[in-house]
Amino acid sequence: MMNYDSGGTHPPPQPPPPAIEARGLTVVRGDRTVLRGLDFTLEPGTITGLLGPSGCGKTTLMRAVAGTQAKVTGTLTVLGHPAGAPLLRPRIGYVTQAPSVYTDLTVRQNLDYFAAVLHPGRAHRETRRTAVTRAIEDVDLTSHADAPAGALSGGQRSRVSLAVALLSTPDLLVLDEPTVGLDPVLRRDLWDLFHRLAADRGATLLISSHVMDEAERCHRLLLMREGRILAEDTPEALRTRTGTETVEAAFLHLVDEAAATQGKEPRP
Ligand SMILES: Nc1ncnc2c1ncn2[C@@H]1O[C@H](COP(=O)(O)OP(=O)(O)OP(=O)(O)O)[C@@H](O)[C@H]1O
Repeated sequence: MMNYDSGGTHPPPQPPPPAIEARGLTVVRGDRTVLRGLDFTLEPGTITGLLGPSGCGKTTLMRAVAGTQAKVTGTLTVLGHPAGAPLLRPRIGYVTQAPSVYTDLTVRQNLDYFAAVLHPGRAHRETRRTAVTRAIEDVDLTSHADAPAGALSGGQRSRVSLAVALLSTPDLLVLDEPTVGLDPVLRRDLWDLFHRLAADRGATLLISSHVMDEAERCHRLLLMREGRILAEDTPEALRTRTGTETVEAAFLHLVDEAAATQGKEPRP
């Protein structure tokens, strides 16, 4: 038997397991196969952008990772466990496109409510207070903390949803188009927050977007089309590989290339 302690040596540290690992991931919705045998890996502490045209399957993929999607086949491992495992619930923050907040409660009351679900009991009162204050600060809503959520703009309401997701300090954040409807300053501030969450808290983020210029802010990109992954790489590698200046041009190049491979004519 090998004795790792002899000579004072220790086994080399194991690299952390992937945050998400998908092999042959397939999802059927209604009578359509909307995800078709996806293979990809997300490393912990990274930001991955999920890009592709409307209807290509981004939300379906996020629902599968969050464990809310039926008819998922293949292998999908999230933080070392099968997607949907109950113990993953407090470790994943999933923010859908439709903000889920109580419009008759203030921002702080919304967060107090969700914090009470996460950390119930008088003993956790201080933990709740700290978590709520930090989450409100994270999304830059301190000046609106006592405003009813119903009186906020759409973008502000989505930030309340994001704050709810941050309450449990999740290891994985799955964000479906979090910057829709936000002005450029807020978009920049949110992207700064995403990078702080990855760098300082080691969180892994999977973020969908239609906005190709946001792709440049991601460590890696998953480009999707018609339920398949067209490419998975860093923004820079995608631009270099396709000889293009922007991720948008790289995406269009890859679409044309795929069409040509399938024997279809690329767009003029
Ligand atoms: N409830 C449903 N039943 C059957 N098919 C559905 C259902 N929801 C979505 N689909 C189909 O699944 C496919 C993928 O949808 P999905 O919402 O994942 O796309 P998306 O890339 O997130 O689109 P968008 O960018 O517009 O949000 C679409 O073709 C859609 O028509």
